[in-house]
Amino acid sequence: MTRSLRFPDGFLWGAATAAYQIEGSPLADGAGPSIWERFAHTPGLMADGDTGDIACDHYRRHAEDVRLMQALGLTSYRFSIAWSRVLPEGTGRVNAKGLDFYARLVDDLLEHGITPNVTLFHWDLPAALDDRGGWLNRDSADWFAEYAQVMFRALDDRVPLWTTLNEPWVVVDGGYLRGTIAPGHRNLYEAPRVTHNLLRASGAAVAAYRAEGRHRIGVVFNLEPKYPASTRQEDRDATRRAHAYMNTQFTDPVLRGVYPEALAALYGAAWPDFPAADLECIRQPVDFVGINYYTRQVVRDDPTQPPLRAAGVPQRQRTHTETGWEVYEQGLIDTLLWFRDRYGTVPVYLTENGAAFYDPPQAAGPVVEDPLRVDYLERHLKTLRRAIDAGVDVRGYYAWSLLDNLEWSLGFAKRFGLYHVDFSTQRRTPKRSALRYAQIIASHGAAL
Ligand SMILES: N#[N+]C[C@@H]1[C@@H](O)[C@H](O)[C@@H](O)[C@@H]2O[C@H]12
Repeated sequence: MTRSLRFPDGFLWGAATAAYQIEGSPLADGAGPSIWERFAHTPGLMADGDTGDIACDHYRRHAEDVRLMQALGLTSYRFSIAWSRVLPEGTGRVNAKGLDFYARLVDDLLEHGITPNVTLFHWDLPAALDDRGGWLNRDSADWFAEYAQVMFRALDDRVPLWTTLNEPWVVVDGGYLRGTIAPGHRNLYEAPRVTHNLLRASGAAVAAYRAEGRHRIGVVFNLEPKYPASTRQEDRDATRRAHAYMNTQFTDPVLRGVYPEALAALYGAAWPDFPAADLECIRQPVDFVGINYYTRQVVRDDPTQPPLRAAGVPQRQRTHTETGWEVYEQGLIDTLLWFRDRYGTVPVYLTENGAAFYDPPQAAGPVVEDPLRVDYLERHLKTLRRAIDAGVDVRGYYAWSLLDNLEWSLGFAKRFGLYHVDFSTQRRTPKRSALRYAQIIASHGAAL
């Protein structure tokens, strides 16, 4: 007898987006610029010269998009607040029209039976704060706590799920080490200081929430399991370094109050000596953790790649996405079981999971066929069910993404959406994966 794949009662079925990737109108109604406004308008940094000036025009089409969510039967929607829409200078003056946009969106979601899951920081730091040092400035923790408190006071009566940061690793690695995303720095000495101030900011926001919040608050990490390419000690050591750099550099301080020992050796002279009191702030207990899972990495030793001295080994025999990621659903349960075994019974939401596949141009019809994304969705949801059966406390799943959108510096060409967006007309068309997800939601998983 095949076991029912029904998910637990109360499990949330969602989709996720981020402000700069979908909203457009980044400077409308008194909003201030973010570092992405600057980065995207710097020639040569964005694929095809794409920017978030229009994106999915969600700032103006949000009511239509909420109806699309309802059409799928979503019970939750994860989105981010554009900090500089609400606080144009990052601190101080509140822009009422910016705050009002998010209040109207939240009210519309609730009217459609969709639970808001709000991310406070999804990479779009106010440019005015970057001018003051950004995440390199220890004051950034206070700036973030001030902004978080503005949002809590405005929306906590209606928002039951808050997260402080989205994927701090990407901000550090992409924004300060490799320069592939805003603010585009390339400085080994900056990276650990940014990690530390991001985590301090998250802790400060959690502490602020404890003073007046009525619901639950967490933080979102991208976790990518690392597997050694061979049993050679060099490859196993490289795998441990890669795991510390991408995963436990963030989860250990928040959930254990310590940085992994491997980081000091990895960063060498660039590793600062952080005050112990900082870790007490960082380790503020969270109510849940969001995990973004996309793929795994097979790792080999590579002395030519400092500071990590590790490199990924392509798994060419398997299906890959348009972003070059291997489809590897086993990595999802491996990650969830590792997380539970290391950190205990912290509730988890799978806050992002999805894939960019080439959706071939099709005659304008009612549905865009995307068989590879349907397969990806089914594989990962079945695996998620296995993790829940194994005792991992997973409370919800958010497909990345509701809409095709601006994939940061990769531009609009990388399409992750359940809905296809024709960016020349803003026409939304459901993909087959959207219809399949709706079936799964309607059966609470049994249709898997
Ligand atoms: N790439 N990719 C897709 C997706 C990105 O669009 C999100 O903004 C991030 O939170 C995370 O990196 C994942």
